[in-house]
Amino acid sequence: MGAFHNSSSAVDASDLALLDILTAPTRPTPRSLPRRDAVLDPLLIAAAAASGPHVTRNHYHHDFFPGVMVPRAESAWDWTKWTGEDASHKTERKRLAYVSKQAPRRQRLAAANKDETKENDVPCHTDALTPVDNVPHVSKKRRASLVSAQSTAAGENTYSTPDTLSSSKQLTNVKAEVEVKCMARTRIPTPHGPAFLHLYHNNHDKKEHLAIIIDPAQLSENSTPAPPIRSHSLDAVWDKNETEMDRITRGAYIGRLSATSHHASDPSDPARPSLPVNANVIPAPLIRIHSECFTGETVGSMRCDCGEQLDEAIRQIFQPVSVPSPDPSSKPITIPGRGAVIYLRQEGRGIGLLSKIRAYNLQDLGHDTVTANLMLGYQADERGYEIAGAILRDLGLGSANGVRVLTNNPDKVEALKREGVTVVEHIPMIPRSWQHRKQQIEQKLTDQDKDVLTQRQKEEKERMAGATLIGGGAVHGEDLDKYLRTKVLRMGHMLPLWLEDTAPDSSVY
Ligand SMILES: Nc1nc2c(ncn2[C@@H]2O[C@H](COP(=O)(O)OP(=O)(O)OP(=O)(O)O)[C@@H](O)[C@H]2O)c(=O)[nH]1
Repeated sequence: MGAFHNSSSAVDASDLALLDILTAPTRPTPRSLPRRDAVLDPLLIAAAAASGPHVTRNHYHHDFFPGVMVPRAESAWDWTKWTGEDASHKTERKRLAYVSKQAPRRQRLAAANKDETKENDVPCHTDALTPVDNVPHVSKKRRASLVSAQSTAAGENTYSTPDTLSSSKQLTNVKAEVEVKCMARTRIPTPHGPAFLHLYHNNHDKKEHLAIIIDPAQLSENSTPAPPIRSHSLDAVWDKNETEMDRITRGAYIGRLSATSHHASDPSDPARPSLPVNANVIPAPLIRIHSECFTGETVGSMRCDCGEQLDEAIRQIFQPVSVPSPDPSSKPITIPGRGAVIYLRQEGRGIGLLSKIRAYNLQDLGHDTVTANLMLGYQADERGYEIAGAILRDLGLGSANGVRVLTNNPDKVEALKREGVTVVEHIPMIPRSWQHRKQQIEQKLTDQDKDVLTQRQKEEKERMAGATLIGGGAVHGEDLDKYLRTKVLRMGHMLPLWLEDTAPDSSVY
């Protein structure tokens, strides 16, 4: 618009009057608009177009008057009469038309109708990022909660009142029932023992969730002291033309694969355990529902104890279990530990890695993990456990004898129960550094010897302090204490506080 004013000699009164209408904060009602005789008057058309509520400022960024800014186009408006420019140069003038970078509306609507968009679900940009791409994302859920909070304040009946929304399951009822399928399984030797990694697909998100099955007795084809933990969807027949080799390649085999041993599982003749004991005396499988933490598990971050928890869960599930012998006069029988870690790809309590990284910067500014999430427009915890429930069902876990769950998080226990999982016991996960502090205090009370370390502490100290990868030692430090303190004090985690200042001598770890 500046061009019009700079060339006031070429602007007549009607142009200025229309410009006033177009640029006024509230639209004035002109008493008398000077007569305009142009055949195609862009200003008049703009004024008419601007009068509807459907017109937004974005419309002015689009070249919606074809030819207006292109001097040589047919019916082109001769802009030179305003600018005073020499018309002979007009072919050199740079075209200023705005080229829309938006995808067609059909595609944008389809994208908007997709499932809740988390930052790590956002499709890759093929164009250079614009400044807008850097603006922290506000989740739809959060927007919905803001809207409902506003409506409630206005006295309206909304769907999110406690009476009508008692569980996330009601929300998910509008979605299709969660279905999972184990796509492949393989043996993974870990520092704690051999595990079976199962990779799952599902109909709710595009993530590949995992189950780490610990059931080493399955490596033997002959006897399993407890019912084997196997995926029904993996062992199912997928295609009548599937060969034995196909089944084995996707992991539907029994025993241990080797060059000389390969037996595809047969759903019509499932492996039957030859139990040495009454099945009722075998403790329920030990499970953990673990959420992905790239920083804690891969980088070895000491801001959280996620890597350590994953390691500790696998270690604990591997622990052999002692069960009474069928012969009362005999000693108890020891059977291998069994259970599963369901590894959910919901990084950063479901907000995604990008937002978690931003949250860490807010935490460095002095905010705790809950506040940092809220400042970014998220809830303290954005995770769901419907997929975990479906995976457990596929593995036959949590129905008959139930499961024992390794967690401090009361939300997880409740969510599993809502999924129909029978939780017979909840086992807390005390951070290793806190266990050490507790031991130091207790040992100090008994023998006053600060240097006394248990065998396990000695072993862990020999490994690199803070290493959080599987088989690593204890993670510890000021950042970790802040993280854990917030979990206990603000998120209700069922964990006694053993903070640095409660330890008599924190130099040991
Ligand atoms: N938003 C946010 N997420 C974090 C932060 N630190 C770790 N996380 C995430 O927190 C999640 C931890 O989840 P889990 O390992 O399932 O454990 P939990 O929910 O804390 O509960 P427990 O079962 O008691 O361990 C992971 O997804 C981590 O990526 C943080 O500072 N901010």
